[in-house]
Amino acid sequence: MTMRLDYLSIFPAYFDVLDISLLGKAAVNGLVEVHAHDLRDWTHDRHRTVDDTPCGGGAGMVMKPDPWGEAFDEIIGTEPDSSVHVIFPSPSGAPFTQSAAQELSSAVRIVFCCGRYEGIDHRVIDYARSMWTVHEVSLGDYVLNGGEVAALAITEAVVRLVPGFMGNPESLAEESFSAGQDGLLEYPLFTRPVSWRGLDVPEVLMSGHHGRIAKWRRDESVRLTCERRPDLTDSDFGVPH
Ligand SMILES: NC(=O)c1ccno1
Repeated sequence: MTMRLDYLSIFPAYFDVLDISLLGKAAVNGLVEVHAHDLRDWTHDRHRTVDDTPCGGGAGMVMKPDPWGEAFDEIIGTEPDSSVHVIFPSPSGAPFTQSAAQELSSAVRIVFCCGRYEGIDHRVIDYARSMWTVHEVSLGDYVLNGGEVAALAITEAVVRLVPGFMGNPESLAEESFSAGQDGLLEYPLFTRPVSWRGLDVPEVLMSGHHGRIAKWRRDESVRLTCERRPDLTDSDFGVPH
């Protein structure tokens, strides 16, 4: 199954980077198909206008609905289809999580709508909801200049989970937030040399004792999660001794 990814933006060149590295390899291997579109291609005036002043007043400009609607008609179609996932990155969206990435990794089509200015006329989102499966998501509590960088981050989080993408799928099992880690943060990692600038690899990791190594790693994951992400812990994890 090939996952088709579409990006609607007034800066489609942001997505040229998807030809690089693993994502480029995934495209070559037919795992994903990437299409970036310039929203201005669906304007009809000399200035290729995509924005206008906000109704009700206020600072800045709002993206007009017409170009989005015409782009949807051409790129996605005019028939409802819940298998199409339409993502609007936005500071006012729901937190984007690893579980959301996991769910999206089985999608056949994902369309990213990258807003600029103060945002997109809300009727565009309402229309999309009437037609497809819509996700308004945020990467975190901060504001970017547009949705493009968030779309790239979400793309990477999703595509790396597509079956066949990662050379060694087992490496996914022990990452932060993975089910294999009970949703905990990943433990600290070390490699050779054993001693580096007066800093040594923890002895337990060199012991060859798999049980002790597993316990150390679990304890470290619980410790880090309790310290940095108490919101992810619950009474089951407890406080490591
Ligand atoms: N926080 C975000 O995900 C975001 C998307 C666009 N601007 O901010």
